[in-house]
Amino acid sequence: MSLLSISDLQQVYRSGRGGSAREVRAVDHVDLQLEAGEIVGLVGESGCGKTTTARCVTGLVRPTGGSITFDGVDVLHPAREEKRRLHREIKMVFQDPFASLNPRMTVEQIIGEGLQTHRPELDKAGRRTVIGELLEQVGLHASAASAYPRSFSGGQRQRIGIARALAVKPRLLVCDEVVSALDVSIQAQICNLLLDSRDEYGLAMMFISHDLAVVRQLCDRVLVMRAGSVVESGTTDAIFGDPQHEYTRSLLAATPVPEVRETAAHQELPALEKRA
Ligand SMILES: Nc1ncnc2c1ncn2[C@@H]1O[C@H](COP(=O)(O)OP(=O)(O)OP(=O)(O)O)[C@@H](O)[C@H]1O
Repeated sequence: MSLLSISDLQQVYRSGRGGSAREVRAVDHVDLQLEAGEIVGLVGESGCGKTTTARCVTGLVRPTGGSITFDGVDVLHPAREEKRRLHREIKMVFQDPFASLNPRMTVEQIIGEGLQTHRPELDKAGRRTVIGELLEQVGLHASAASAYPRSFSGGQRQRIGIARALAVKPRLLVCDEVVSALDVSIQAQICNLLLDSRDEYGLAMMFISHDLAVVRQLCDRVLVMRAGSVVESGTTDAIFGDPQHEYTRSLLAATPVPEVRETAAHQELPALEKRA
């Protein structure tokens, strides 16, 4: 049994009424299986349905059709006791770091909230230690814990969001454009952190990105989406090395991707100046 199984997923958005009613078929019969420890990339031009697919998996959008199971649990109709487990085990890092952090909470409160609920074995000092370590791992200083989101740049908020998601050691992380806005050294550090989490506790990932170089570096498999449908899927090497669909070829041609597949885990990271 796969960790995540998406079958015949459909999402139609309807807006307006009467003669002006409009339908957008955002996700059109999408299938995806994801194993523990596997990283799958979702690529395709803006508006092809990547975010909607991700939001269906995390329960933020109720799809109009299809099914999603996670570790055997029906994600769309979970029993009450399963909701809590899904909430801990599936985490999403959002595209827009400004909207996803509560401006009235300190970073410690933001990251600590999930820890308190889902890792009750930690006391306050234990939570502080975990939060400090996570902040360092995403390239921020541990002292960032006492500051509010407004003190940080967009990229730094993005990293706080990643620290918050990883704090509870989820089994599935859904990343929506999480590294595209970061500068290259921080990007490498975040990729390494994600790969370390995969190696350490089998974290699986759905990785949405326009940055095909990062997708090539990080993902085991890739799904190419167009107008709500998956037009091609395969191993990362097959998609980048021998694309079969014309659309995949045009996507790759529009964004040349370095051929060398340098594993981020083995990349030498430049010395980082931590910023709080
Ligand atoms: N809440 C909504 N109501 C109506 N239409 C929506 C809604 N959310 C998304 N859409 C439409 O659904 C389609 C798919 O959007 P989605 O955000 O899933 O694509 P995407 O591939 O993630 O795009 P991007 O890369 O720009 O984030 C688009 O046509 C979008 O305009």
